[in-house]
Amino acid sequence: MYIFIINKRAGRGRAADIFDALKKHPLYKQEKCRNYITEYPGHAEKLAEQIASLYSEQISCFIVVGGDGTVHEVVNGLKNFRQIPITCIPAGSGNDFARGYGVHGEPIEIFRKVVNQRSEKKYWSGFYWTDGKQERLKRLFVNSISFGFDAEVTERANCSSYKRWLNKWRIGSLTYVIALLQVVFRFKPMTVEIELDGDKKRLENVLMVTIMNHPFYGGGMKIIPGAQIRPNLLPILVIQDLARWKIPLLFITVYFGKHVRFKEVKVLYATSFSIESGESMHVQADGQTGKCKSCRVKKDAEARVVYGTK
Ligand SMILES: Nc1ncnc2c1ncn2[C@@H]1O[C@H](COP(=O)(O)OP(=O)(O)OP(=O)(O)O)[C@@H](O)[C@H]1O
Repeated sequence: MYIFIINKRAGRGRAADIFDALKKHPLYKQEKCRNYITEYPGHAEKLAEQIASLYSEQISCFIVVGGDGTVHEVVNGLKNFRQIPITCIPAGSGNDFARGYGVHGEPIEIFRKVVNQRSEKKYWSGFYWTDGKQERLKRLFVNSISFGFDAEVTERANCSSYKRWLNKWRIGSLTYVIALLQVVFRFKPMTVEIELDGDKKRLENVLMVTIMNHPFYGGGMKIIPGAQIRPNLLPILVIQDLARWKIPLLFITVYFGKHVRFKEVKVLYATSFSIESGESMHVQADGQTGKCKSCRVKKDAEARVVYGTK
């Protein structure tokens, strides 16, 4: 049985159009499919957990029709059901999950690949838990988690009115660029203490700290070009002591993966990571934003599976 989770709001209605076309296709009618439409933020997570609890043995794949936010919710709903594969028919504004794990093509082609089980890829989620919460309350991220400037930019982009218009014109990736220009002059650099595999460092004048499961971020920027889909190891990007006027310049080079040549940019690797600050930090995980004063991050050692990859 194939479970479709559809966020009709994703991509300013693009997900709804995609699903309406898909469900009329003979392949959809021929296979055993059930579809669930999300009704509010957080609903996809509850749906995924409830459906998996009831039918785990019968489910061949969860298929998200939406963007990265909906994928994030579904994967968290499936936290205790790692054996159930997922995929995404990209219909959001950023779609970094699909880009990062190689899910490409027309919606029906993706579904056909899933049904024929022609291609699959292993992936290893990151785990995070904030502000001293117990580890059992950890959450998963599939793309990235970050602290500071880019999390604030993501929050600004998510709340913006221009996001829907840019999505409508199919240039949703520009949302992040505009939000960046809005945040650049008012951002306050952070002082943080980070710990990598037990090694503590105090860092001042930090712009951002970003951890990736694959290279893609913010609608296709290669923020850690060398980030590989693999277990145990977290690639961590730290930007420190960067003059404000250099920020837009650095972000232009991110599209080509050349920002890592800036002396203010460092890429570190660890199996476990924590960050703490005296002040509240902006945080984003797969585009879902919030604030925290501390956070612990680990990489899963056991694989999950994405279907429909190239
Ligand atoms: N019915 C709904 N009404 C309002 N918000 C919803 C609804 N269903 C889901 N959401 C929320 O919409 C948010 C955005 O969804 P999603 O990320 O899938 O699309 P997007 O923002 O267009 O794409 P991207 O994340 O790729 O930019 C999610 O955080 C989700 O919680």
